[in-house]
Amino acid sequence: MSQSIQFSTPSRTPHLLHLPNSRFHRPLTSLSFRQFPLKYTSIRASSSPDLGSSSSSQVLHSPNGTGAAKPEERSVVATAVSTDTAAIDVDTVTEAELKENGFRSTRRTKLICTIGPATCGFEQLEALAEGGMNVARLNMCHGTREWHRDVIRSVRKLNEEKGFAVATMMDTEGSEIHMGDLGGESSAKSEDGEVWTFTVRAFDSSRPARTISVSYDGFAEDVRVGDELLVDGGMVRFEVIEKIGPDVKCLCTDPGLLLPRANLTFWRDGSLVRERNAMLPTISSKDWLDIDFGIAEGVDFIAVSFVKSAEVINHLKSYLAARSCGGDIGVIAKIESIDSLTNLEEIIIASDGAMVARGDLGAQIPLEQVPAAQQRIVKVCRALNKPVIVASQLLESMIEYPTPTRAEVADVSEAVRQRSDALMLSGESAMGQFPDKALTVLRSVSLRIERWWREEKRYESTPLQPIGSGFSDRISEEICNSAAKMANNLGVDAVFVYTKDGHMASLVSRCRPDCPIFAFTTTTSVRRRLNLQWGLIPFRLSFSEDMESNLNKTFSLLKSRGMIKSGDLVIAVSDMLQSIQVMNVP
Ligand SMILES: Nc1ncnc2c1ncn2[C@@H]1O[C@H](COP(=O)(O)OP(=O)(O)OP(=O)(O)O)[C@@H](O)[C@H]1O
Ligand SMILES: CC(=O)C(=O)O
Ligand SMILES: [K+]
Ligand SMILES: [Mg+2]
Repeated sequence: MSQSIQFSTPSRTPHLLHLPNSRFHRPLTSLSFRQFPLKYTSIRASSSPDLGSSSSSQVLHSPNGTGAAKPEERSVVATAVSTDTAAIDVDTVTEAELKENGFRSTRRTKLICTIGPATCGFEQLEALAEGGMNVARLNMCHGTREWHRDVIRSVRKLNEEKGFAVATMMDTEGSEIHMGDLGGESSAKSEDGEVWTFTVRAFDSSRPARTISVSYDGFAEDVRVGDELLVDGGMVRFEVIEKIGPDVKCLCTDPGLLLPRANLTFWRDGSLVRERNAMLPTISSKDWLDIDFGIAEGVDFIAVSFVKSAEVINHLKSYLAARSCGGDIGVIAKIESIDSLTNLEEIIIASDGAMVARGDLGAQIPLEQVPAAQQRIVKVCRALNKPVIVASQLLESMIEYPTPTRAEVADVSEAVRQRSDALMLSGESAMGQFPDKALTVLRSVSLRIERWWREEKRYESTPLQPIGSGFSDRISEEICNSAAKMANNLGVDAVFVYTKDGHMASLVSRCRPDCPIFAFTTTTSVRRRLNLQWGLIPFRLSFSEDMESNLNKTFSLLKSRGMIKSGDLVIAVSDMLQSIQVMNVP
């Protein structure tokens, strides 16, 4: 049995909804709202033979990034295309989770791991993918382009060979002031009362004792005796006691671990000194070269550090569009400066998503203001339908210890409770001793809090504001809002969204329904990008404009893989045909 609601506007190409009742076999040419009567009964599962075993092993790839397929790869692609109708791609981890836990218990919060020396090997990356990593982040502050290239290629190989859909995110260095790389050491300990030299001099060979190089030439001129110098937003603190030419002598007042290329800020009379930072470009010339590298290697997202206004985001988006990767690479604005908080709405409107980069943010605003800023950023992103990532120090103690602190678990829980789209590991996965355990903690805490939400039936009380500008966009929004509401009220097992560019899937995700959202899309790149958004289980599937045949095909493919069963209740929406259908899987 299926019931459907369909919308059609004159501006859209009229579509036929193929219904058994011939009454409806005609295009709708005016705005109409119809509830199809119960007559629209069975959607027959098409008897596509042999979809089971062949489809589960078959993965179709669109080459992502540069270069044509090698001759031996070409034949594989050709075979895949010819049997394309039988193929559906879904992440192997998600497939296992669905089978094990059932629909309701799949994880909705997405997980990002920063890749570093602790996790850059193929097996280490595979372990993270198995552990639920949805996005691999590459911080261009560290490592060479060759190092990052190897990681990106390993992730691609994992996706191709093992059926994962891990997306890659390149995070720019930005031109804020930071320390040098400690001459190869992984860290240096600074003790209370020690005097350290911060200098703009470069070292030829090894780093002199208690000496740190600084990335910014104007450093010695700009600081004053009495200023407070904060490393990594206050993980270590110094007071400037003397200036001698290019060298600045500083007394350690809060001891701690100095990490390579850590961010530096200085404070005077209780305020951040930021005149100089305001003059530094958000995207430096080195960043532009990194961006070119990211385009060539086919990264899925570029996260821009220290965004100050929407202008730089618009600039980068035009740059990407001019290189024909406009829709293929998502631009994420990192909110980690006072300016980015001031211009928050315009920045988020311009971007494809945002990151609450609490590390640097906590160095620019008083720490006690960070939680409220996080809540505000998450809310604004949700209202504007942009995915939001909560990042930094979620499980900081796990860099050294195998279990998190209670406070860290509470912090992760709060980010999940706010229903941010994604949580990000930094040092925990990049250079920590327990990257897999840290990921497991994120995963289990996410699952637990999500379950609590559903059990408590905490439906949203505040309605989501309309965001679309055109009438057709508004209809899509209303369809998705209604589909999500119906899904909750009827207790359906899943919402199915058929979407070419992913927009309709994000609109359903924005409503944070109780059930998982199966997002079917035609390209592997859109599928990977959807991996950043709350509750979306992205599938790659080729589909037509004929919803009945799409549904038949999907039911048949998913049933043969044991991912759904007869009787499951499903709501389907699509961006080709603005409709909502409610049905039991035949
Ligand atoms: N590619 C890498 N190579 C070596 N070390 C890395 C790499 N990526 C991260 N690290 C290490 O992990 C630590 C945490 O990494 P991360 O990239 O998350 O820093 P962050 O301070 O959160 O980011 P940002 O510099 O963008 O503010 C770094 O201080 C560094 O020591
Ligand atoms: C992630 C990052 O850049 C920060 O927290 O500062
Ligand atoms: K960075
Ligand atoms: Mg930062």
